Amino acid sequence: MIVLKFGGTSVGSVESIKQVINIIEQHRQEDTTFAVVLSAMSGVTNQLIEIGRMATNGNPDYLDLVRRIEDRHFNVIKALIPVKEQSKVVANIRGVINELEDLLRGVSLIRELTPRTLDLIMSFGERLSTAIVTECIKSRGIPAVFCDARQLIKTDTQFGQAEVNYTLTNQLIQDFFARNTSLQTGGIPLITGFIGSTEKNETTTLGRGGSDYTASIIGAALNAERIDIWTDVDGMMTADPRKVPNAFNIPSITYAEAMELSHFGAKVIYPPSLQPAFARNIPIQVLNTFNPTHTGTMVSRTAERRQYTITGISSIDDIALVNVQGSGMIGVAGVSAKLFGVLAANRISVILISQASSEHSICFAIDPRAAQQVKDILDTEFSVEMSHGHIDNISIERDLSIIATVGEGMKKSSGIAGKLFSVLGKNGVNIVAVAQGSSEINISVVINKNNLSKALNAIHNVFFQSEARILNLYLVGTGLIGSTLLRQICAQYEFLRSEKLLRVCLVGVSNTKKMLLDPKGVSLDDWRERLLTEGVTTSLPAFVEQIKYYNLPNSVFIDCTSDKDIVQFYELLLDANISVVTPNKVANSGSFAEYRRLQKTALNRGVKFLYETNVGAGLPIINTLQGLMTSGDRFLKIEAILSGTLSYIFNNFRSGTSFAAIVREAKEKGYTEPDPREDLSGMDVARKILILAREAGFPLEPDDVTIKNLLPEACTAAPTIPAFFQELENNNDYFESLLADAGSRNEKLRYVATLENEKVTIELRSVGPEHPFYMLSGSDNIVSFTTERYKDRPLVVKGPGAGAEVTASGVFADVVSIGSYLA
Ligand SMILES: NC(=O)c1ccc[n+]([C@@H]2O[C@H](COP(=O)([O-])OP(=O)(O)OC[C@H]3O[C@@H](n4cnc5c(N)ncnc54)[C@H](O)[C@@H]3O)[C@@H](O)[C@H]2O)c1
Ligand SMILES: N[C@@H](CCO)C(=O)O
Ligand code: NA
Repeated sequence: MIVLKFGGTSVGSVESIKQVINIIEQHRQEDTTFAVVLSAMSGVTNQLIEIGRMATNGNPDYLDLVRRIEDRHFNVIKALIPVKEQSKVVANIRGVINELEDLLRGVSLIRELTPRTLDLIMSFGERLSTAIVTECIKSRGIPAVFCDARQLIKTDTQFGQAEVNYTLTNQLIQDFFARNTSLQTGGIPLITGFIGSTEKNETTTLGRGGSDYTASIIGAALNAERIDIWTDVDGMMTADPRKVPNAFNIPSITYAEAMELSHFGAKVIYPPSLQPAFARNIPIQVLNTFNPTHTGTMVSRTAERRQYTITGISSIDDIALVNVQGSGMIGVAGVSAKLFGVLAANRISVILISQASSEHSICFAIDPRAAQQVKDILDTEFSVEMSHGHIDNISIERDLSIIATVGEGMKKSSGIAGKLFSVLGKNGVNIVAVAQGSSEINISVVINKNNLSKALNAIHNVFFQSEARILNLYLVGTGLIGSTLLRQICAQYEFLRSEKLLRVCLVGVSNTKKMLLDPKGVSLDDWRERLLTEGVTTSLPAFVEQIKYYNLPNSVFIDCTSDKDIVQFYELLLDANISVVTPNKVANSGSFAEYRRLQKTALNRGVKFLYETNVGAGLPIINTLQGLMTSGDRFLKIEAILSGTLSYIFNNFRSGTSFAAIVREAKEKGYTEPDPREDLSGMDVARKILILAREAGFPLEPDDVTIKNLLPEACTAAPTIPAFFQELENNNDYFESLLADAGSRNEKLRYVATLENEKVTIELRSVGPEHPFYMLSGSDNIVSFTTERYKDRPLVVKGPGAGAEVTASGVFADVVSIGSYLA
């Protein structure tokens, strides 16, 4: 025997009732015996409560609502029962509605709605829906038997939430099923959910989860093989899909897990109402009436082998936390008894409790609507302790949420709390309180409400491993480096997803004219088109505000500009737990205090600030230096060629060619700064050596860097880029003379930056064939680190140090390393 229960949406419309009938017909063909339990049509129970309230207030409009309910039921009859059989059914249903109207007339006269009367009013929902579906089935030639559960389920007189008398109920159900002749001859019982009656035959209702409860009671009494709960979703999911778009179906779950998850709002089923079935070890299959081939979720004593350590995540979105603390609580027995005793006496439900072993404080979570009441009660109850200073003021914190991670797989498995706390930490979600029961199948954390969605998604992402972790990107600057970066990421998208388990999502993109933000992601191959057509006028403050507003997990901000104003936002972003990656050197080459502040902020927030491409583009220079520093090496000297542009120029400038033309070539090849004067003036190199010095532990300021100017005065003074190029042309002889001078000694021109004895110098030198900097080509950079450990022979990094592809790939590597860190 199987019990099938159909919820309100399953019997909510003509179309859905057709589905229900199909499912019932299929079961008939399968030759198993079964009983059916039905809810009221969706929304009807609430309407009946409203009708009751209106009648009590003497509001005659209740009759309109009754008509609406009546019409809805009549429509089903018209649609699903052959015309010649309709009048009999309509008359029958009208009879039931008349009974309801008589009752309501009484209520509106007496102007009083007792819980007992309300239960009777509510019972009409199930009585109507079940009567009609029974008739629909009968009209198809299938024997069906309408069963009013008030004759089967006997309860006490707690109207609204009646307690079942199981001894009596089980007997009645068993007798009914054994003796009813129609059932004996293959009739299908259709039973009203939600309702029962007292020994005096007064109608009662079973409270929350009502029809599930009915199915469970019937199933338990008949020792059913299974109970199928037909609803409107594909079973239980790993999280609420409205909050976590990546949530997916849980194929199998234990009773205990289902209890834990549902307590926290996964409302597909209400497990306490399934207790009678659980007690008899009857499995419960949750299925979707509207997608009947989906296998849904099986709830049973033991779950199948699992792929994941946790089973699901759920939350209570709004709670308040009450904190009771004081020195008078330490080692004093009975404080918590008194505390929770008084809460119980006032019918305050406590959602979560946490007490540290110091016994100095107890905090507990409650419905925020009860917060003020709780404070008043406790202030009164503990007034003596408070006046003696044994207990401090009772404080209430609001706007909090609870997240519960649930799963039998967490039992005796270490590292789960660590993983949970770490992912929250990396995303800047502060944990206000924690609780874990010794059953070890639920770890609950209390967090600020505004972080709820971010936290749920981040936790889901990290625990359901086979799914790629999302990395949310915001890019500012779509020039050479920015656009090359997006092209590279686009080309590697699938690789990142399958091999690195990273799913890159470009959430925001901006150039100087337009910006576009879309939390669903901007496709990496048509961002340019969308930015053009959907973008709004760029405003950096608005862009940053929006990033903070989205509050998405695993977020990275990428600055691919050379803008000076943008860096003021870095601290704000890091502070909001958003990692920053940039090839822009401005932030790290300003004041030392600013440099330190950014490092500290990132450290404190547990996010990353990465800028490998600040020096030598994609060459591993900063990472190498940081590695040496971390392992305790000390820097004695750094000598380097740090300008790809100048390297290219001196590697290609020949006597008789135009110096300006070579500079133009460097610009066209993408080596120069957006403004090439930065390269030629030595400014770009100054920034880089300053950054290296700082990374090597020397707290230098920009003024500490001495640049021996390479350019004639007229070039330096040129007010615009075209004027600058003109001056380069005008001064060609000067550059020729530098070249000739070096050539006369068989040497080459090199623009060398040196850090030694805490001093930085930058100068144009000429070096001979014996010098390690002699053999360079193209845009090569070379950095030579002399340290305590690399003293006799320096550690050298050499290779192309400018250009779109190598720079973008360096930025890309930084972004991916953040992805791996966050994941
Ligand atoms: N080109 C290289 O080889 C190389 C190597 C290492 C580092 N870098 C650094 O990379 C950065 C980008 O260089 P690039 O070669 O791509 O320059 P680029 O001029 O091609 O691109 C920069 C883009 O940023 C935009 N921009 C500037 N301010 C902006 C703002 N406030 N909001 C939005 N967009 C803004 C500009 O309009 C431009 O499109 C620079 O900081 C540069 O120093 C470049
Ligand atoms: N303009 C820079 C790019 C690398 O930072 C150079 O020429 O080295
Ligand atoms: Na680098």
